[in-house]
Amino acid sequence: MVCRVTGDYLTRIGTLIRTARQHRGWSQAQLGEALGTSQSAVNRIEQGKQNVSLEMIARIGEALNSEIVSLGYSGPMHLRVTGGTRLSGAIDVRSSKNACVAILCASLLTTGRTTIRSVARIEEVYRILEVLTSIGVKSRWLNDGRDLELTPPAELDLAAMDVDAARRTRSVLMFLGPLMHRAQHFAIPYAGGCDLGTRTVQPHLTALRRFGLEVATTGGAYHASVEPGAPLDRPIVLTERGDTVTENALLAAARHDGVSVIRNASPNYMVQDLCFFLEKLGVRIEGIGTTTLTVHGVPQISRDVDYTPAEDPVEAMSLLAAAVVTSSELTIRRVPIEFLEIELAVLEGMGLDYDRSPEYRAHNGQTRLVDLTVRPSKLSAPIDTIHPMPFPGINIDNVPFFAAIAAAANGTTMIHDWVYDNRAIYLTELTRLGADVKLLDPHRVLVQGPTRWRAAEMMCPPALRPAVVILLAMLAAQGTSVLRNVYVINRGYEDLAERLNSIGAQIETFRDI
Ligand SMILES: CC(=O)N[C@H]1[C@@H](OP(=O)(O)OP(=O)(O)OC[C@H]2O[C@@H](n3ccc(=O)[nH]c3=O)[C@H](O)[C@@H]2O)O[C@H](CO)[C@@H](O)[C@@H]1O
Ligand SMILES: C=C(OP(=O)(O)O)C(=O)O
Repeated sequence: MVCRVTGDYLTRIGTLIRTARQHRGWSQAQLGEALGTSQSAVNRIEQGKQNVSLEMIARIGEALNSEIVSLGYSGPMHLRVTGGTRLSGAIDVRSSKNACVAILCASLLTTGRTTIRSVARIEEVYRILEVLTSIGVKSRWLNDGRDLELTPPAELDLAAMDVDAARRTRSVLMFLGPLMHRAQHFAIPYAGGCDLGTRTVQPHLTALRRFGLEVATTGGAYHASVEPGAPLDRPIVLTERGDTVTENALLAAARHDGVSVIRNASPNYMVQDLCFFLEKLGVRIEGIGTTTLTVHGVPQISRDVDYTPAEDPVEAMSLLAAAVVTSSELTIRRVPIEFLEIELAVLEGMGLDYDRSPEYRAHNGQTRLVDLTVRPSKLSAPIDTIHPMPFPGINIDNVPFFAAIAAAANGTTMIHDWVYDNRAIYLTELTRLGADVKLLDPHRVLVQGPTRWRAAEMMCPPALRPAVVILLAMLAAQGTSVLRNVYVINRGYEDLAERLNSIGAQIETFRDI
């Protein structure tokens, strides 16, 4: 069923919404704020004078906690893509999932108020927010829903944690670092996130043990107890240069009474954003952007903090890949260039025709941005294997996009994801859309281009980036494709379908009801 509601139904649904809102004791302005829209838009909806999608009805139902209008949530969301058209114009990159979730977790470090500007309105953020509010943090959307204000309670109610929401993310692991400063004993459910095969938490536990956190993993949860730690007289050496493990160590170090040195730290984009946020909390950090971080901890933090996370390099890569596979001329604005430089150098080697603007700063005052204009190009396969490396290297989350790009290029490309056991496998799904992708082993695929894409109906794989890669191939394929159950995409991209439509894509959102 297509997600538009028309005619007389609009008036009846408007009345239902008004009743539910009044029942909740909210004004139109309050509902507008919760939805990230204006009071006048809510007024028009209630009068049946505004077209309203099932998506919007679902959001209203959720905001009002109302059965009557939660109709749209009865089934998963799907996309219908009419492909084969070119994209054009310009599109802005939004803030990153991975920095936003780290900063949400970091808000637990201060007893003051945290305001996060331009927060990505994505499912992953909503899940972490549900966990935060379940333990007593008050949250409020400001400025048409772009900014988020968080106020912690005097005492967290950790026993009330929303376990279902927590389990759906991997980011919840980053509660370990901050919570060790707020409670002596607590539990966090096993983390979820993309299904990429086994993803270790051992490096987190090893690093946090140095701060006195002991974790027993039983009964589907990490049971943590805080012991007075031995003095940190030597550096904490991470056993792998992972992003969330570095962030967890930083979160523990931020309120550690003394100086902590973290070696083999990830200098990646989300870690840098977290460091800038911690600095605003008064935590001095030396070595930001390098693999050795020296953190001058502040045992009690009570500051209010206001921070704008930087733009998402992986979203920038996704939009760039969208332009390439659809042979479009597209301007991608607000690209965090430092974190896409190597990818661009490889693409340039493949023959990508593009321009970049002079650099300017992101709102955090630190991250360097450019606008990129990509033009239709005749691409050849890269000579060398595409493989990820910890920053600076090709970002592992950008690797899947090379599969779609390689399928559009002439020749054979080897893609080697040495880290994740399961992510390369999902790329073979592209064969259903006409690509020639062979799985050599769980970590390596061989892509033979160019591709004559064809439409197909498919389920989303349970991994964010491969799911988006399939969506991009559908944009390139003539005809109508269907991508089912796109929660995984909504986990990391804000309104992706609508935003792609604003640059010429034809994607319709629908649900089974
Ligand atoms: C919430 C969050 O922030 N999630 C990101 C984070 O997960 P997270 O830090 O939880 O990643 P995992 O612990 O699952 O895996 C990390 C592994 O990836 C390696 N590694 C890391 C970065 C890199 O560019 N290349 C690379 O190969 C690390 O050395 C490590 O071996 O980091 C992953 C690796 O970047 C990303 O896929 C995830 O989107
Ligand atoms: C693997 C990813 O995310 P997560 O760590 O949230 O599963 C991703 O962003 O591609």
